[in-house]
Amino acid sequence: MTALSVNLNKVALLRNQRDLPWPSVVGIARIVLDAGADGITVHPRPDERHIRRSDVYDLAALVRDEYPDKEFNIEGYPDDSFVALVLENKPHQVTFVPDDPNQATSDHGWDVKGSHNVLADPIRRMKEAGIRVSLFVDEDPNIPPDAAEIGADRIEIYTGPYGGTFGTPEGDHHLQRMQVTSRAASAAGLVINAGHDLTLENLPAFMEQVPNVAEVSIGHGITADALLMGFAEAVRRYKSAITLTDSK
Ligand SMILES: CC(=O)[C@@H](O)[C@H](O)COP(=O)(O)O
Ligand SMILES: NCC(=O)COP(=O)(O)O
Repeated sequence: MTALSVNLNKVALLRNQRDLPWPSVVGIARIVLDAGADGITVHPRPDERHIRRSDVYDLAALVRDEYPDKEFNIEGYPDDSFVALVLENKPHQVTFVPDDPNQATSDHGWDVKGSHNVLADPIRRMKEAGIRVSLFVDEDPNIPPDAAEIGADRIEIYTGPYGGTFGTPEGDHHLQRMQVTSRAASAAGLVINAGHDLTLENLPAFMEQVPNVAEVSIGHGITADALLMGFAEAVRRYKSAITLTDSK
């Protein structure tokens, strides 16, 4: 069964607009986990535009102390500061993303083979700490063998190109590319995650066409829907969309 990890970045983005503690990132985390989300994801960027380092400690404690059956996933670029933050908080999973500090959002995956000097030591340190490692990658079947070779446990397929072209011939092309990438990852012994710009509208076709997806992490789209229906109902709708169309 494909797990749903709710990304809380956009809750933090709204909170940061004023010197006030609401909306509460921990409070929304409780709501989404109580509603059936399998985990939470955060992406603490260096400029703390949304998720702050303090949020990471608060959410790690929440999952550890109150939701031992749920997962915590921290995303980010593996610089020394990020690696230290992750090791201090010991999430279930870390997802390394090749983002430049000034990027507006994540918009590409790793050139794994060309980033060995950046990735190898952080991956080793995560594994020594018992933290599962996922690498954010583009829809390219040539990448998974490199990810397996460098020691990753999982890849996360960057689904942004698909999300932005859903319902068009280009979107169908991206579905086919993600399908072959997923198959290549399974052949390389990797587990497959996916995320970026997934929505209630484009999730069913993705789930039907892309096999063996263990986890989808969703933030922007589910937060937009939550503004209309509330987070609890949004989580139920996304879980239903995942469950009804989980590829066989
Ligand atoms: C890695 C990825 O695709 C997203 O999880 C990322 O967290 C989005 O970052 P923003 O929320 O800053 O756009
Ligand atoms: N890894 C993807 C993620 O956590 C959320 O991406 P998005 O749904 O905010 O685009």
